[in-house]
Amino acid sequence: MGFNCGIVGLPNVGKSTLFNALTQTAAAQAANYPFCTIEPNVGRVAVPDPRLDTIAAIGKSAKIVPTSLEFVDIAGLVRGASRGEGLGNQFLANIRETDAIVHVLRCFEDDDVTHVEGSVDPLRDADTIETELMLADMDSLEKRIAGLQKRARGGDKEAAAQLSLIEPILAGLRDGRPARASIPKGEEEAVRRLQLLTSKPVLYVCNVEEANAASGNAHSEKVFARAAAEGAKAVVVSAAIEAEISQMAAEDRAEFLETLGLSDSGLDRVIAAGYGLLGLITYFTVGPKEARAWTIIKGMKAPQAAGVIHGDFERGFIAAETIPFDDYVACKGEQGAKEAGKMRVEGKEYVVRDGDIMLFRFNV
Ligand SMILES: Nc1ncnc2c1ncn2[C@@H]1O[C@H](COP(=O)(O)OP(=O)(O)OP(=O)(O)O)[C@@H](O)[C@H]1O
Repeated sequence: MGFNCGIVGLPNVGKSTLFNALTQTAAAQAANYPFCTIEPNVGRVAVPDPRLDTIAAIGKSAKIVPTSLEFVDIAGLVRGASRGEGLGNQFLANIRETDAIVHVLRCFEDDDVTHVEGSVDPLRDADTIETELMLADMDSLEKRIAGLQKRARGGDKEAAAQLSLIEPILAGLRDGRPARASIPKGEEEAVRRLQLLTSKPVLYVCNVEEANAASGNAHSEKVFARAAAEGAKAVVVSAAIEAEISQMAAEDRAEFLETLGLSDSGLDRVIAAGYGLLGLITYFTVGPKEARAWTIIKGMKAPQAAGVIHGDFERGFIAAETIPFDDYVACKGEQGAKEAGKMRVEGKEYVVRDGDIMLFRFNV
């Protein structure tokens, strides 16, 4: 399962700096982990998870394999992109292919770095981008609607159902509301298939100057207030510092972060927030060869979760032996958990939980 987050924003706000920091950290870890830049603008990044190290230590695993998330660096969108300005259509097409949007907002003051709109104002910038995305969505829905209306009048039930889904979203867009604000309960999947840009979940990344990397600044506070009002997420990052950190040896990083008053790297927070945004959770497998993290969508049942490892595991699924992370740690591993009665045998209907340690029984 490949999930990706598209990094969008106005030109010159720090998207590439953030992307490079994310992928360089991954490149620095490449000795241990199979992560890399897939294409110049697509990078796969390890999802940091301290639980995995704990499990590997208890299970005496020779190798640690984290799970990963893809980031796509999408070139700067400008005002008028929905009308094709500045290669607009190409950028919009790139965004369409992503599962979630990481929206980078310039919150740093620096007279040496030009701002396309002439001043630092992240809320205005967020509106500029969102407006382009909404215009593109309106355009795509309007193109579909005439054909659907014709089919619906001819008695086509599916077309009628599509229309009743699309019409309120289009009305919302015309009123200035993104599609994600008008998704009816239970219709998430149907809306996702419409591939609308503004139905994708959003993470705002407030790119602040070095001095405010820990606490943020007045600009980032405004973004946080907007995110809270929208039910979106936001994180503070100084992309410039992250780029510096990404060049450092792992041993030096912790010390450097401490001198900046940061408890963790901003990149880790971006990755974790992106993961959460996509509704993803992690389960683990552990053995002497490797301890490994696997990504699934929240709500997946045991056979589907097994299928992430191999199709045969899903097809031939018999049962899953599962131990919650906390019990695994408290009982000092699989044997202890078994003896304490903490290992359960679950069937096809078991909904896998975040942190479960799984062993699948299957037969093909
Ligand atoms: N937090 C920051 N503080 C100060 N300068 C920064 C910060 N983040 C990025 N910059 C600087 O801002 C400039 C623009 O950054 P970058 O090239 O990453 O932008 P971009 O959004 O990718 O632009 P484009 O869309 O045009 O490719 C660079 O000179 C970069 O070093």
